Amino acid sequence: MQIVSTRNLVKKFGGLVAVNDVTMSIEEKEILGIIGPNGAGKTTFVNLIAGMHYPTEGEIIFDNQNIEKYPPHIRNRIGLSRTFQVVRPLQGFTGLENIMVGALFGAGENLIQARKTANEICDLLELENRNQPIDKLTVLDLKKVEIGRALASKPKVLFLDEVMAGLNSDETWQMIDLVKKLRENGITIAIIEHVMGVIKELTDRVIVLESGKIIAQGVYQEVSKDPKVISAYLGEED
Ligand SMILES: Nc1ncnc2c1ncn2[C@@H]1O[C@H](COP(=O)(O)OP(=O)(O)OP(=O)(O)O)[C@@H](O)[C@H]1O
Repeated sequence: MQIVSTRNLVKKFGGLVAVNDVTMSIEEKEILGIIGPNGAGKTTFVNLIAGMHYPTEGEIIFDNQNIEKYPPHIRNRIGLSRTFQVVRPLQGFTGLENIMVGALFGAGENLIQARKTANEICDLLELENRNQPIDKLTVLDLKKVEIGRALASKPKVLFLDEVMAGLNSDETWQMIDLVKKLRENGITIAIIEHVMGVIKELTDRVIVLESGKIIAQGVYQEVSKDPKVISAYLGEED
């Protein structure tokens, strides 16, 4: 069953069409990969669904309702959550307290409930150092805090924007296992990721964006052989 879909979604920044007529859907409890070369429109697409940007044209449907005009906090309340590429935790607070902020403001919980929720999330994420201040945490722990903050609003769909960036190989595997665990907990996941090994390991299906358009979609093994996809990546300079 589809949980999120878009119809003819367009986002223009002045003359630049960052997302160009994207019609797609996300199935309940799948792990969907969103891939494409730099500047393809992946983050903008996620921003449109999570509400950081409003579309220039088109529709976004979540749980059978049109949400394209809803502000981000409402989309968050009804079950859409995301992590950010650049993690900006609240300094001076612990990992646990950062996650509590998500429960207080995302889910509208009181302090006692928020602490309980944050502890449960830390257990799920195996965040041992939850009571350490943010500046004492490793990159992996900071990523867990970012995911934890997004989970605190109890999302049905979680968008992960390059959560593997900056992790070494061991940590990447830990993160892959963690994302699988989230899905086992009933959360639908859409992940933007540059590391193809991660996409191959993790996703049920991928969509490939180039210059704002979907150029291919399907299982990774097929999509990765598509000449359009290979050529889009070969065109990259880095
Ligand atoms: N707020 C904005 N104002 C103007 N242009 C923007 C804005 N956000 C993104 N863009 C442009 O839209 C295009 C798509 O950017 P976007 O960040 O969505 O791509 P991406 O696929 O996520 O790239 P990357 O993989 O490098 O993160 C780029 O040309 C970018 O410069």
